[in-house]
Amino acid sequence: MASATRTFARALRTSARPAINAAPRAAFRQSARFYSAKPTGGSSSNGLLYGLAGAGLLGGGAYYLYSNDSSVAPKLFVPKFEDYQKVYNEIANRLEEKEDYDDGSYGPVLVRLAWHASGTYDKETGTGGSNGATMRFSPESDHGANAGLKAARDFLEPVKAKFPWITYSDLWILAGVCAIQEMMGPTVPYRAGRQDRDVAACTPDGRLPDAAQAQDHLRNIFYRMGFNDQEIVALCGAHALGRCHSDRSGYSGPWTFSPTVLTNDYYKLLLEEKWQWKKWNGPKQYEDKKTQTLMMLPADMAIIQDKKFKEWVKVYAADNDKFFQDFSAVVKKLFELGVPFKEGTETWTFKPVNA
Ligand code: HEM
Repeated sequence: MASATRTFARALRTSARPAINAAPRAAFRQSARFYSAKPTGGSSSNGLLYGLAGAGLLGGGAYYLYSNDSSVAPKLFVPKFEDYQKVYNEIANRLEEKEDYDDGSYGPVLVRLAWHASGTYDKETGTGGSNGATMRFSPESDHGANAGLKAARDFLEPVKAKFPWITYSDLWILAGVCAIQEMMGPTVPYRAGRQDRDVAACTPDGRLPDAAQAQDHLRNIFYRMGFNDQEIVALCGAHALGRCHSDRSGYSGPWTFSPTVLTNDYYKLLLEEKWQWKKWNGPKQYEDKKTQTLMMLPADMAIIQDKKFKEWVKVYAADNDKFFQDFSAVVKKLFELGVPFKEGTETWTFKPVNA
């Protein structure tokens, strides 16, 4: 989109932000390395094809590789940390290449895809969540809340084609992790092992939050997933990224001035700016009084209208490191909702590529 915005975002990515964030980020990475599994062994395809038929039967991320030569017996391929890092690198490089989109990055829409894949979880019934990638199918792909996410799914198709052994559900979440890290966000630990499910596992419409509603609704929706008030506010900080599109949600505009760099600006702006109703023909949303270029949804405004939520907004507005630590933890929890990981599944942290 606007090249000036892109240049500004890139300048932020490459100069000002690293200067501000470098030390805490490095320290955070250092401590996060505690979780990191050492890459073990190598995997080579040796001209073998990935046999996806085996994936479901074997479960837990093991795959048969079939040769073009029928006299060669199928080989068992168990992807390791370094194989997932290769997928991460591919996504990161595509993010850098495909900058002619929105504010200069597919990053925000990848985060939204991973969140909408996960946020369907219902802790009572154990249904929904990031295990399944059922948004590939109608009716879930057609749910109003998912409008526009085809852009993110299509962005990832060439990655899936290059690494066919990865499930869509692991890929979408890995892309969310990658996008957060590559947009200067914190390290987000990751576990692999999600299995794709078929259309029968699609969740009913209405499980994701409605932007027109306020705190009671937010609590209903996020408590259903198993989150508390602090976690709800930490998750909302993702709205530092990206924008609303009138042809998707009906709302319009970005929340912050740097929508491709993760910061705690969302909280600062909520507290420091004066917000007024935007006068337009679209759905009710707020605009900042000063520049009238930023927006807040009624659901965003609810987190400063509610006393308990507001306490956490203040904490995160005052301390970017605290926000990054809590955001990393709560996003990991979100991205793992409903996933029956095998016992002993390793937690990995990926090395950023361009951040
Ligand atoms: C609190 C309840 C939430 C509501 C009501 C809400 C609503 C929305 C709406 C209406 C949009 C605009 C979609 C468009 O027009 O393209 C949006 C975008 C976005 N949301 Fe949320 N959201 C919520 C929570 C979250 C959470 C928990 C995350 C991630 C952890 C998240 C991440 C994003 C991102 C990154 C975008 C920008 C997408 C883009 O630029 O294409 N949101 N959200």
